[in-house]
Amino acid sequence: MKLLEGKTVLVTGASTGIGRAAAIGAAQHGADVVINYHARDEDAEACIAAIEATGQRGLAVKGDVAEPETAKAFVAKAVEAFGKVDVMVNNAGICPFHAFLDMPVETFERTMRVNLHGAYFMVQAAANQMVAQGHGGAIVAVSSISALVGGEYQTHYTPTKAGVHSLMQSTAIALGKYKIRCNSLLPGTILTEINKDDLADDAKRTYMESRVPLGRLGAPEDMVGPIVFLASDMAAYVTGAALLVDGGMFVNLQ
Ligand SMILES: NC(=O)C1=CN([C@@H]2O[C@H](COP(=O)(O)OP(=O)(O)OC[C@H]3O[C@@H](n4cnc5c(N)ncnc54)[C@H](OP(=O)(O)O)[C@@H]3O)[C@@H](O)[C@H]2O)C=CC1
Ligand SMILES: C[C@H](O)[C@@H]1OC(=O)[C@H](O)[C@@H]1O
Repeated sequence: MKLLEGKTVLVTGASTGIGRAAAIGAAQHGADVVINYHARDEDAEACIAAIEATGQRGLAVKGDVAEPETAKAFVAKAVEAFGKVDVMVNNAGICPFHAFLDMPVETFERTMRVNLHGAYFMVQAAANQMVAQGHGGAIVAVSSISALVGGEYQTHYTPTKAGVHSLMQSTAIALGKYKIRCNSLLPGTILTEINKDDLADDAKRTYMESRVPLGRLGAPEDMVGPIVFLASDMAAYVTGAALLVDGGMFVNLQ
């Protein structure tokens, strides 16, 4: 069953990782897909090729989500190409692991701007377009298990993920009157570029795997079903919710 037939889905940070999987998964579910990315031109092109291989239309728009203008341009180009915006998956993010006591100001500020400010501007731009269209919509923000728990080398990052989760709660209220649903996805540890270096340490990777009751770290494809569900009409009465998709890691105290 195709859950996103006839919809236009926008995904930020989709040149690789979770965003790429979500974009291709949305196309497999019948959506035309517009992706944002910042640096990886070839990977973005490959993502569009994979979208088009499903028979759907795809478009890549390059831009830094930390800049407010990027969000407006992204939505405008999506409307120009495919006529409307039905779903925004806010996914772009960075996590440059670093200790707390000597955190460089630039690393802190850049992480805030990309992950939290970027989400705010993207959600706002998509919501304005959806309100103008007048037939509602769905926003899925990729937050994290890190919205709920801490990380020694993630003191700049975990507040952004809590912020994204909180943004979905407040926008669910602000946008409910327009039939726009806002939910967050809270992935556990998913094997992508963002943690490639961190998990290159065998001891750390083995420890992280041991924390997961389902016995393995996640793959980007594990996020597709939950994202597509939240974006689809199957979730018509779901808003302001957070869906933890972590193989059971969060509940594994001992
Ligand atoms: N992997 C994990 O374990 C978890 C990840 N998450 C969240 O999932 C999201 C995706 O992460 P993941 O797939 O793992 O990471 P990846 O590093 O694999 O992908 C990140 C994506 O974001 C894009 N991106 C980064 N900075 C910018 C920017 N300034 N403007 C536009 N796009 C940007 C990258 O594009 P490009 O490279 O082209 O710049 C890339 O497409 C993030 O928000 C992350 O916090 C949440 C929980 C766990
Ligand atoms: C980058 C981390 O490995 C990843 O990101 C998160 O949000 C979780 O904390 C994961 O561990």
